[in-house]
Amino acid sequence: MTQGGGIWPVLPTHGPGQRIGLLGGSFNPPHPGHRLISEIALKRLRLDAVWWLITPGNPLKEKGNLKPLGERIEQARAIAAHPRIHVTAIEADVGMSRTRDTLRYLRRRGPTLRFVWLMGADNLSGFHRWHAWREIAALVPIAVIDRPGHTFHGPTGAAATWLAPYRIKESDAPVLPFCQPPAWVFLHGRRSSQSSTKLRTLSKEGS
Ligand SMILES: Nc1ncnc2c1ncn2[C@@H]1O[C@H](COP(=O)(O)OP(=O)(O)OP(=O)(O)O)[C@@H](O)[C@H]1O
Ligand SMILES: O=C(O)c1ccc[n+]([C@@H]2O[C@H](COP(=O)([O-])O)[C@@H](O)[C@H]2O)c1
Repeated sequence: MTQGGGIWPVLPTHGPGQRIGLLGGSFNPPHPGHRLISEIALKRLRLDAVWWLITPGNPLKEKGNLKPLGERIEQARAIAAHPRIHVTAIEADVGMSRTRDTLRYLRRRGPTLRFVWLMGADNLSGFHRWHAWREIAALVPIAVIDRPGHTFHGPTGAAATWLAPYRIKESDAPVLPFCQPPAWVFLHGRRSSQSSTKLRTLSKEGS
């Protein structure tokens, strides 16, 4: 991908056709669960890289307890510590926080790249509240990664019900980046019970 200058943020550089997982999140704070699901996605979807998109603020979350972006980026770099995980502030750089807008932007900036949206299973049940979620599902394939308490036992919620016909078999996960969206997969595997909420609670108790 050509690198931007001026008002265009510099994106990680990748050759044409490379498969990129996008893990958007608050990372408030980041933790090994983020790294684990990124490693699962890298391996099972045969990705070339995963970009962590550290959000300037989840449009659906109140920002009262959100740590400054710079702090979250720095912590995320320390936790990721992986040659194929790139920590980015692309959304803040371009002034976007809605995933639909970010995806439209990245598709324009990297028209040859094969993006896959990554999310933990907890996000699937609330996906229908995201702005233009059907368009998101039509823009890129989606991989949903198992999380304790959120294992997929059939569609619950408006989005999962709508998405049901587009689910591919887990054994076909390596072809997901090449699938015409809507297309999604649920990935089972090693799970992590880590969460930012838990870490915030612990740090409050410790102070
Ligand atoms: N332990 C985990 N297992 C699976 N997915 C996870 C895990 N932790 C985070 N994720 C996923 O990573 C993405 C970013 O998550 P986020 O930064 O909000 O962390 P979180 O631990 O879910 O935070 P919080 O507890 O504040 O909601 C989301 O798609 C979320 O579902
Ligand atoms: O676009 C939306 O409306 C939207 C609503 C809720 C969450 N998201 C995105 O979902 C990702 C996960 O958010 P979070 O806070 O659960 O880590 C992050 O990239 C958010 O910007 C996006």
